[in-house]
Amino acid sequence: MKTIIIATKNEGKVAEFRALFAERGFQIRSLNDIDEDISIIEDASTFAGNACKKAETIVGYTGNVVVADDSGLEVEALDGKPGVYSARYAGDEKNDQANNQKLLRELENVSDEDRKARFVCALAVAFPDRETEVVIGTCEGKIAQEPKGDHGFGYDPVFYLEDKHKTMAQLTSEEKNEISHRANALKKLEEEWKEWF
Ligand SMILES: O=c1[nH]c(=O)c2ncn([C@@H]3O[C@H](COP(=O)(O)OP(=O)(O)OP(=O)(O)O)[C@@H](O)[C@H]3O)c2[nH]1
Ligand SMILES: [Mg+2]
Repeated sequence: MKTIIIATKNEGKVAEFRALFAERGFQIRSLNDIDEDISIIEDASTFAGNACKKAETIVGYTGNVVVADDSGLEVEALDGKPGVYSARYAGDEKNDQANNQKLLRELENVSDEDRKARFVCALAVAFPDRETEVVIGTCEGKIAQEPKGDHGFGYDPVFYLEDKHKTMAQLTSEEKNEISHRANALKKLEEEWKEWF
């Protein structure tokens, strides 16, 4: 089985990538399996910029093909925030629950129809010997009035999918992996890189 390195420390992402890549005959390793203390400063202004930075940094350590994900939530009524700051929205100490509470507070007086949001995932693939590729996947939804469900991670409990009448955290991992921004980005990568899959 071919192995791919995923340049992430986020175990929620790792679990999703493990399932998504297993369907395609790959096994994955993440930064949590690598014996180096690597910290990458995510200072780009776009998801794509941060994803490339993560992937290219890790290629330097491993010499393998590396996939990195930079992702987050864009809320229309907040002019696209939290965006690239999604992980650190409520403070530098990453805390999903505090992020969700802050988001619900910011949207306290915003009506249902104005709560449109999208998840965005930039996937960068860096190679030891050719230029980095980037694709973007999205998933459209709305911010719920209160958190519901306990699957997934991050903003999943407050991300409401209108056609499913459920939050992302109320879906099983299989259901999320059919429609998520991460799954959509990976489908694009697969279309553009048939020979690689
Ligand atoms: O509800 C969610 N469902 C998702 O599917 C999802 N994908 C991303 N996010 C949010 O966006 C941040 C990413 O920031 P991010 O790309 O910098 O990742 P991270 O810092 O957690 O790990 P790393 O990959 O950088 O090591 C995460 O922490 C989450 O808050 C999600 N929330
Ligand atoms: Mg990060």
